Amino acid sequence: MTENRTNIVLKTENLKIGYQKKHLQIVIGSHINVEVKEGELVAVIGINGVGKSTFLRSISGVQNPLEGKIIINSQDKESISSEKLAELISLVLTEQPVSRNLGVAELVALGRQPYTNWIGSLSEGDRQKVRTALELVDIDPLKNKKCFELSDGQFQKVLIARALAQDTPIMILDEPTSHLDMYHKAQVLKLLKQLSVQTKKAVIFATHEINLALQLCDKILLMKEDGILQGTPNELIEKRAFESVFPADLIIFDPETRAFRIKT
Ligand SMILES: Nc1ncnc2c1ncn2[C@@H]1O[C@H](COP(=O)(O)OP(=O)(O)OP(=O)(O)O)[C@@H](O)[C@H]1O
Repeated sequence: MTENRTNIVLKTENLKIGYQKKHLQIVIGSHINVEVKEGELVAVIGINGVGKSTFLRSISGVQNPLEGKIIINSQDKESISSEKLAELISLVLTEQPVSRNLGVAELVALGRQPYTNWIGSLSEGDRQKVRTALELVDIDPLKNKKCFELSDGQFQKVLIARALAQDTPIMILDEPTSHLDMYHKAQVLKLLKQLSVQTKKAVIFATHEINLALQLCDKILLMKEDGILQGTPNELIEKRAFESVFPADLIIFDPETRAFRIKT
């Protein structure tokens, strides 16, 4: 029991997320109570516009929640400085403007920013973390290329390596496989699985690849308009949680194959 409690790295308590427009609150989700443990690979899934990015931005500190608490490593996020937060959570946003003129190793080294001195010079320890990140993601041969020379799949791996170089117990990624073909989607998600196992980091990512997420993830956070369901893929399948994700006229969930398919 104690063991279970101590390895919870992220927890939300009655979290309400959304947007504050002057006096108007636009609530995207409320009463969100989720837990993520170290080494867990967690997919956040749900239809377009349900609030996956809003949720990830809220737990990573990019935007403030409307109400409730976020507990990171047993500490209320409110009491964690932004410098310290950068040592706890790394974030990969696919649509983030990143200069593609940077070299691969240079971009990955930016992950060390929270730890470097004010002129940003890297210590031997920092350089080692960068080398390890390049190796873990298997992009060492690309390290001397410019980012504009890379394919989307390769660039996605560079962004993941940058987050790994940041060396945080929690990694958050928003749609890390968008724009990738089926093979490279599977490759990136398998990489995330491998990283969560090897590095014991909690890896939380939003995705539309539900079939792949069901095969690989330890936990699924299924966002629906009336709340978030969480559980292992098996638990959610048993609860028939996936059967109402999409309107049933076109796509149905087949519990036998544990996958969605087009209704014929
Ligand atoms: N800055 C904003 N101000 C007000 N509403 C916003 C803002 N950004 C997003 N929204 C709204 O919040 C809702 C959730 O958006 P969000 O991007 O979190 O959904 P999502 O599940 O990530 O969608 P998708 O799968 O399409 O990426 C949407 O209705 C969106 O229009």
